[in-house]
Amino acid sequence: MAGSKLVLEGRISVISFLLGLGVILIPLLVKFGSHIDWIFDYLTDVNGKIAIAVYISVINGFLLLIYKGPLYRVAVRACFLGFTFGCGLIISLGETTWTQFGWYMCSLSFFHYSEYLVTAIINPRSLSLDSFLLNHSVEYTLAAVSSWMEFTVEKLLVPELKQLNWICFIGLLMVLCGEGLRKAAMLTAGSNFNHIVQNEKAQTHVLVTSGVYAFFRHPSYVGWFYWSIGTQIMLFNPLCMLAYTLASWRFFRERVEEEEISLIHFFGEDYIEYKKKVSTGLPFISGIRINS
Ligand SMILES: C[S@@+](CC[C@H](N)C(=O)[O-])C[C@H]1O[C@@H](n2cnc3c(N)ncnc32)[C@H](O)[C@@H]1O
Repeated sequence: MAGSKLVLEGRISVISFLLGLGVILIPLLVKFGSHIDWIFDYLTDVNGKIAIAVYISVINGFLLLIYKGPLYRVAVRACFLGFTFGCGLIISLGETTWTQFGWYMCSLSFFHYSEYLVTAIINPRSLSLDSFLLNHSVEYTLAAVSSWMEFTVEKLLVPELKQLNWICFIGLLMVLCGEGLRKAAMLTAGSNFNHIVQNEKAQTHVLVTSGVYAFFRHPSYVGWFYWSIGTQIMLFNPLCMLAYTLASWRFFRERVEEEEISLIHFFGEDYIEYKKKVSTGLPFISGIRINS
């Protein structure tokens, strides 16, 4: 828990994430000639691409040398997420029409990396490769790929639709607030938070009703819900905005009901009282019905 030392896997993930993120130093350190005016050109220029490929190969070789087996699997994932975050930053800061895609890369990679890191801090016993949530579900992967495809196709066919405007900034704000709320929920719930909904009560499991849990019964789901829709508003993907809203709403409605059956079983009257006072926080989702 908070205050104790970060477990080995957590420390390795931090180092590896930072090594991946180190890609942002290359455009600053290497001079390719005067025709490179903007950082973004660095990614499109052949020399820039070669430098990035060499950098990531060297880092990966280094990780392979020092970490073996399960530790390497943690390191390579964290490094890949740091690298994606770095490339996202390079694109965001460059003079390009792909700015919001750079923001998106940063948002997605930060979300997945911080899920792992925060789990390592609050509940190291539940920590595994799944804590990155990279293989959440087939539907989740399909949703991500669909959003990349929609963005690219619309950018090629109707580029004016993808111009940076105030709507993209609203998306960015939703992503930042959603991410903040989710991580605040994880840190508040501590070891009571688990990516896998628990059906058996652990001896140490206590009901959390303070902090962000005093405002919403399911703050981490509220954060994730708005974060996911925010990513699509940021990309100005009209089809995915709608699809993400419907799909996440259905997912969380089922998840909340499933979770509340266990929570009532674990905490009985205490949870029922809490449920009366605090709403789920998710629009039009009231949770499990109790016949009294
Ligand atoms: C992925 S976490 C989600 C927690 C919560 N639904 C949220 O959105 O912040 C799922 C785990 O949290 C536990 N949990 C949910 N609400 C809780 C609460 N108020 N106090 C303690 N544990 C809770 C559940 O038992 C489940 O194992």
